[in-house]
Amino acid sequence: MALRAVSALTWGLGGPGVGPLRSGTFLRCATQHRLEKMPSSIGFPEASRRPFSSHRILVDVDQSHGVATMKLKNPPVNSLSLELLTEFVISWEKLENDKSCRGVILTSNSPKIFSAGLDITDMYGKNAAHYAEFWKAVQEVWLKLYTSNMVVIAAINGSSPAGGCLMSLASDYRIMADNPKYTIGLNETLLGIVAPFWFKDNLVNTIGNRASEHALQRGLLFPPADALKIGLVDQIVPEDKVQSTALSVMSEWLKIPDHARQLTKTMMRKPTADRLLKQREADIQNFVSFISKDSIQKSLHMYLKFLKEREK
Ligand SMILES: CCCCCCCCC/C=C/C(=O)SCCNC(=O)CCNC(=O)[C@H](O)C(C)(C)COP(=O)(O)OP(=O)(O)OC[C@H]1O[C@@H](n2cnc3c(N)ncnc32)[C@H](O)[C@@H]1OP(=O)(O)O
Repeated sequence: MALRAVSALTWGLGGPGVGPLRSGTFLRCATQHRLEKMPSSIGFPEASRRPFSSHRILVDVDQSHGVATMKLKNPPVNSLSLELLTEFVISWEKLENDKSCRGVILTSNSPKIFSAGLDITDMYGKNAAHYAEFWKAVQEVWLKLYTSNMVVIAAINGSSPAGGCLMSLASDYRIMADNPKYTIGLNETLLGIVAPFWFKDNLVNTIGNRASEHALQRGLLFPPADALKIGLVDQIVPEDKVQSTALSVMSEWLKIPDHARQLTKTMMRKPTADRLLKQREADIQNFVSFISKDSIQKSLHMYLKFLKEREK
C-alpha cells in the first residue's frame, strides 16, 4: 500500500521510479531510494513480512519492498499436479490483488529440484474430463505468469525439465544454480509427447528459432553453463547465491516505473498470449484427444517405468 501511495501522491501514476513533478523537474521517489538500499543477501526484516501458504505453495510477501517469494512444495519432485496448479492460481491472484506487491521470485522449497514438470500421473490412466481440467489449469498458470503485471524472476534452484522449464520461460528473468547435475529444457519428445505451440512460442521468443528447433526435436536438457550459452537462462550463480541474486536483480527491475515497464511487457508478450487465448478451447480438445491415444498412454507408461527403474 505504502509504495502506491507515495507514487500516486507524487505523480498520479501507478508505479514508482523517476517521474515528472508538477513543476516539470525530475526527482527520485522515496520508494526507489528504499529499494536501492534493499538488503540483497540477508532477506527481509520480520516486521514487514506477511507469509501465507496452502498445501503446495508457500508465499512470503515483503511488504516494505513490494516483493514476494513463492515456493513450490510438492514432494518428492515438485511435479505440477492439478492440485498444485490450482493452488498456484489462487495464490497468484492473491498477489496480483495485493497492491503492495510489485515483484515475485518464483522458486522451489526443495533443494535439488525446481520442478519435475507436469505431473505425469495427471496425464496417464485418467478420463477425458480429468485431462481437460488438468490442461486448462496448465494453460491458466502459464497465462498468469506470462502476462503478469508484476516482475517475475525464476530462482531455479534445481532441475527444471518440461513444465518446470515452461514456468521459468514465462518469467521475466531466470537465475539458475550453477550445478552441472541440474538440467533445464523442454524434453517432451523424450516422453513420446509433443510440446504444444505455446510452449514452443515461449521458447522461440527466448532463444530464437534455430536453437528452439534443435532443442525441441531432440528434447534437450541443458546443464546450467549450456543453458546460459543459448540464453535459456540469464545468469548462473553458485547454489547458495540463487535467492540473494534474485533479490538484488529484483531491486534493479523495480527501479523502472511500473506503468512503463508493464506497457512494454504487454507490447512484447500480448501477441503470443493472444494466440493461445484465441484457441484455448481447441487447444484443450487437442490435448485431450492426443493424450488419450493408446500409443501416447503406452509411451507415458514406459517413461514412468523407466523413471522408477533407472539407476540413480
Ligand atoms: C498436439 C499437442 C498436444 C499436447 C501434447 C502434450 C503436451 C504435454 C507437455 C508435457 C509437459 C511435461 O512437463 S511432462 C513431464 C516431463 N518431466 C520429466 O521428464 C521429468 C522426469 N523426472 C526426472 O527427470 C527426475 O525425476 C528428476 C526431476 C530429475 C528428479 O530425479 P530424482 O532422482 O531426484 O527423483 P526420481 O527418483 O526420479 O523421482 C522420484 C519419484 O517421482 C516420480 N516422478 C518424477 N517426475 C515425475 C513427474 N513429472 N510426474 C510424476 N511423477 C514423477 C518418479 O517416478 C519417482 O516415483 P517413485 O519411484 O514412485 O518414487
